[in-house]
Amino acid sequence: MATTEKPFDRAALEQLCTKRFFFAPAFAIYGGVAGFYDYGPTGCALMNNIISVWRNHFVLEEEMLELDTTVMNTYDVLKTSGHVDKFADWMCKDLKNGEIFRADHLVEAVLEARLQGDREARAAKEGAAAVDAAKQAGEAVKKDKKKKKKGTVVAVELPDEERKAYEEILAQIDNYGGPELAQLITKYNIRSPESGNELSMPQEFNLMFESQIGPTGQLKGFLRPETAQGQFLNFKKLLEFNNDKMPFASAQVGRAFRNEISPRSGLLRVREFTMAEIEHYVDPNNKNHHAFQDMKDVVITLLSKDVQLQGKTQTVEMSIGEAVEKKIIDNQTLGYFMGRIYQFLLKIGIKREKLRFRQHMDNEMAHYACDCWDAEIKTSYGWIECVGCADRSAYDLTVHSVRTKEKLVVREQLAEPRTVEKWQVEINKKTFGPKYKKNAKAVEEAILAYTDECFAELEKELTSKGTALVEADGQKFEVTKDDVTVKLGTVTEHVREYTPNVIEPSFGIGRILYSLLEHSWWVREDDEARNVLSFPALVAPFKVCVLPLSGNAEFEPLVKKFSRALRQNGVSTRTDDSKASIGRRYSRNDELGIPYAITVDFQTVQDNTVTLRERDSTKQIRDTFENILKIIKEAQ
Ligand SMILES: Nc1ncnc2c1ncn2[C@@H]1O[C@H](COP(=O)(O)OP(=O)(O)OP(=O)(O)O)[C@@H](O)[C@H]1O
Repeated sequence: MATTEKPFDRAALEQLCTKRFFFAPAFAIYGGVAGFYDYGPTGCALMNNIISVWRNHFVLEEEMLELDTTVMNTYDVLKTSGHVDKFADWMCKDLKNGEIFRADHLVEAVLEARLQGDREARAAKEGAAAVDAAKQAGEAVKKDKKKKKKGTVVAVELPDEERKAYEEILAQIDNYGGPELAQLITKYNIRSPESGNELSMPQEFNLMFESQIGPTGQLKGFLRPETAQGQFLNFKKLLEFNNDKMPFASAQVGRAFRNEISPRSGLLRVREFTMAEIEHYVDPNNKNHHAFQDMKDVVITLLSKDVQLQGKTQTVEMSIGEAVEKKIIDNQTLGYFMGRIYQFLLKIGIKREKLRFRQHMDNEMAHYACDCWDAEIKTSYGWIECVGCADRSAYDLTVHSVRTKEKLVVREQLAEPRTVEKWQVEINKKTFGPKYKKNAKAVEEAILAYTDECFAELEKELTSKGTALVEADGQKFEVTKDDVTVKLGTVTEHVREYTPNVIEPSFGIGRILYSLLEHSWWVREDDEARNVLSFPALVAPFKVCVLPLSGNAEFEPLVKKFSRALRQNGVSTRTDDSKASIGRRYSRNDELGIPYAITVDFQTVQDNTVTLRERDSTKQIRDTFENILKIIKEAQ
């Protein structure tokens, strides 16, 4: 057995995925629409197994409260959460042929292609120098018959400064918003890659799919872009269900929808996908985790924001304990979940050396987050974010509470009453209404939702300048000290009331599944090249294939009996009684990633023994069916 070390052949893997019906473009017979895929029986079984491991690993082992909330969300909910105003990406347009690009992806692709062109030009120059030297030394020189790479890569050497600038930009590409991307497009003369045409400047595009609820058309809704909001809206009931005990977590697996600007990377960027999300509610004054001791020695690979801001991509290997102690990871709970994510991904078969955690830079962070680490997996498309692990602070519960007047807080009885300083705010209704008219309510709500830091800032500005700016409904409003009074006062408390912070690990199951396909795929060089998908048995779409050696009628009842016995023992099976040779059928199993094959032959009819073949090693053993069943169950 020998594995190939050739460059990754994505087209061959895609062909395999289609042939064995892992997934395929949706509406294909109608020509398909970018960003929509259907999963076939194999992909569906693989996805369900990944989700099942996820449920055991998180919901069961961590005692989480699982929910199933609606996919359709109302305008009000998503307006309040900030998605209506801020859940957007930047797009630009080829000014001649109208092709649309996501602006940051376009800048990234063009600069990467230029760097690749630079590498090729320099390699060619070195090659030419070597040829000259060889000619001078009188050696015969072989012609390099390698074809030039097609596409947008042009072998042009870059000045050192430009090369360095590109590398620095790429290291922090996620940090740029529309205006910065516009500057880069102008400064580096970035054009439409295929046509070379000029591009429009980036414009914001909201990613939510809009809909109407009911026949009147008056109630606007959106397909949810994440499963989180449904969990926040149920916080009060969840806390009660948990006997008012903190901390705790809710979890949900379900579909999410994002109208991606230009989905071009298969399953990695789609418009409808399955997410698995956890919302862990924690006391903002104590983000320690009770099981941190078990996690502190786990070593993970980290790429911090400081390194990226220096234009670099060097990672460090560090224990979670050390990273939390040095404040690289903000707190124990965030660290604990990063460790659990890491363990989960390894358990389902993601390769350790192709897994890292990258910290978000400040501009990159979603509108609700205060610290965020992405679990990124290396694939042939580069490093891909597969799990986001964000500290969403108290953002969501606060804004929903302010909007609905429903208290989404934890009340904790204090052993001793205490005197605390609290910001007190008075809105001058007399000036507010006439001044802000239809926006008065939104401006008031925005102020009432302020955190302590924001109140302190507001008070400072009103005292020093007499005015301050308040953001509400995506606009800025000037308020004066006649409109609002903010002061710090003292109150005696018997109960501590606080809005929990939320640590959110958010998994994209499709991205994880595709990465797993890449990490599991290899080619066995026997008499011919044969594909193998080495999934761990835990997630393999089917665990056992039962095969009759030939079409002999005596084998059929035994095949049926063994398959049934396996399934009754919770082992999923597939039967392959096609006419193909046994070798060809084994190869087919390997392509489906089935870890074991049981073969029924003439000896089975005599003594009830079968052969068990293991997919990766192709080793075979013979034993009674009952013993083989035991081995398989233990290996699951
Ligand atoms: N269009 C998509 N297709 C498939 N999976 C997605 C898509 N968008 C997000 N995900 C998955 O959902 C997870 C959580 O979503 P999150 O909002 O953090 O992603 P994101 O930061 O918007 O992703 P990106 O920056 O790649 O667009 C991601 O880690 C990813 O696995």
